[in-house]
Amino acid sequence: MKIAVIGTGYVGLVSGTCFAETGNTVTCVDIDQAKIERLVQGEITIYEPGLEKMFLKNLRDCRLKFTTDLKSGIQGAQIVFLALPTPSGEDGSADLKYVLGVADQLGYLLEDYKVIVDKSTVPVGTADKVRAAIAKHAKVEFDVVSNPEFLREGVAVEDFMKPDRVVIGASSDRAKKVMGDLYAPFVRQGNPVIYMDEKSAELTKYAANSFLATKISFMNEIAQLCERLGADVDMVRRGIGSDKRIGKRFLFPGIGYGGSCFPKDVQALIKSSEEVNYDFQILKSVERVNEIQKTHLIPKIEAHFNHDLKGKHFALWGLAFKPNTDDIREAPALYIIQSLLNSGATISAYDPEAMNNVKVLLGDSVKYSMNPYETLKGADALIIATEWSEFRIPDFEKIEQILKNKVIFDGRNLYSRDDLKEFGIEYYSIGR
Ligand SMILES: NC(=O)C1=CN([C@@H]2O[C@H](COP(=O)(O)OP(=O)(O)OC[C@H]3O[C@@H](n4cnc5c(N)ncnc54)[C@H](O)[C@@H]3O)[C@@H](O)[C@H]2O)C=CC1
Ligand SMILES: O=C(O)[C@H]1O[C@H](OP(=O)(O)OP(=O)(O)OC[C@H]2O[C@@H](n3ccc(=O)[nH]c3=O)[C@H](O)[C@@H]2O)[C@H](O)[C@@H](O)[C@@H]1O
Repeated sequence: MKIAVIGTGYVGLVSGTCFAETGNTVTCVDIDQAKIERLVQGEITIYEPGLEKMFLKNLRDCRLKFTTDLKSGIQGAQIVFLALPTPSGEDGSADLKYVLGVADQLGYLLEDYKVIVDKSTVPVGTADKVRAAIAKHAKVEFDVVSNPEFLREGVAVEDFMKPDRVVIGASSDRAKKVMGDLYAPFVRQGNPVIYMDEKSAELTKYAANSFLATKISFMNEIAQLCERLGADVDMVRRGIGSDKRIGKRFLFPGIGYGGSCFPKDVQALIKSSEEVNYDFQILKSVERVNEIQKTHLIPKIEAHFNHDLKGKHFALWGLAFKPNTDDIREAPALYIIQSLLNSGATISAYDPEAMNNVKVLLGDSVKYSMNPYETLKGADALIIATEWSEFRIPDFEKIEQILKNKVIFDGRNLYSRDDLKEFGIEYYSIGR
């Protein structure tokens, strides 16, 4: 099939590459000229395990193309995916200007029947708005489908190639058939393609992200309780996770959920609810709990240093909002950095992939190190904000030798308290 993907960010580039991998010819379109130039030259623009190899192979085989020109990009395509940003607007609702802007242009450009697919996360009713925007100028038939994306950054290729399910919100049989054919290779293991109406598909995406965010905030509150009652959240997590109705996954307490989606999608669903006069109480609490959790390590650090952080120097391991990505959008590490800098402390940070992005954002207000141990020189404490694998079994002797003060504040519960006691390192973690 011939496919166009409009918006070549995390979702657009991963979807485009994976669709090319199954034999389709894909043109990815973006307004960012520099990004498209890099991609045309074979330079990958995001860090995502497994993506570069697949991208280079499909680029070489001419199944994957890139352009900034929307008109030529959609030429001959049967399906046009919209993988455009839907950031939070000023009032927290999803800003549809990118999606509707492109829909408007498509109205002028369509020359033959196409299926236009909302891949972006969009509020209920957006498919109707996209349809109306295109219809204003379109002279040919077209269908609009909602096909939300559930991939996770860091495992995006794996999630896309083997999705737990594919949700297709469509009212036209013609569009359903086209979408079913496209996704057939991705659901060979028997995972379902679930067809539904467009509105249900749109809400499914928000419900999924909001439910997962709720699980995290719930566990973060259990962790708060554990700290006050002397229980161990790791034990409680294992104890409840073995119940199949609860499940083992997504029960890890920490320093709050971050990333480009949970925070904005929780906010957008609260806002959508308000618009239909519904007060989504659980979600409001989920958001409040997360706000507190993002800087949960700070009071522990302050108490340890007698509430005087001025002149203190901290080593920080991990900047990305989670491991295996260079994405720092809403990363808890950024909130920790801001709070420490405000208190007059200084920071040396290390992250395997995300340092360049932080440099662009924060410049020289933080010192960047080439390896984790370099951050420790002269540091009053080590703080861990992201659970990269390489931090899981570090050389504790080396840490103990280099750190000025032998103390670790761990926002991801990576280590055993007993092990650290043996090395003479004081250890603070979450809910233990
Ligand atoms: N990042 C993720 O893991 C996931 C994101 N989503 C949703 O997918 C959507 C896209 O998210 P990301 O890929 O993360 O965003 P992104 O910001 O990484 O990429 C969006 C791209 O669209 C481009 N763009 C903006 N206006 C354009 C226009 N008029 N024409 C062509 N290109 C244009 C931007 O230059 C950028 O490259 C959002 O709605 C998000 O909520 C859904 C599932 C997972
Ligand atoms: O809509 C989206 O963009 C995507 O949002 C999330 O994916 P992602 O943000 O890439 O990452 P997650 O693995 O879900 O982690 C999100 C945040 O929750 C935190 N988290 C996750 C799991 C957990 O047990 N505890 C926890 O604190 C992570 O550290 C991270 O900050 C969803 O998992 C994807 O299904 C969805 O497609």
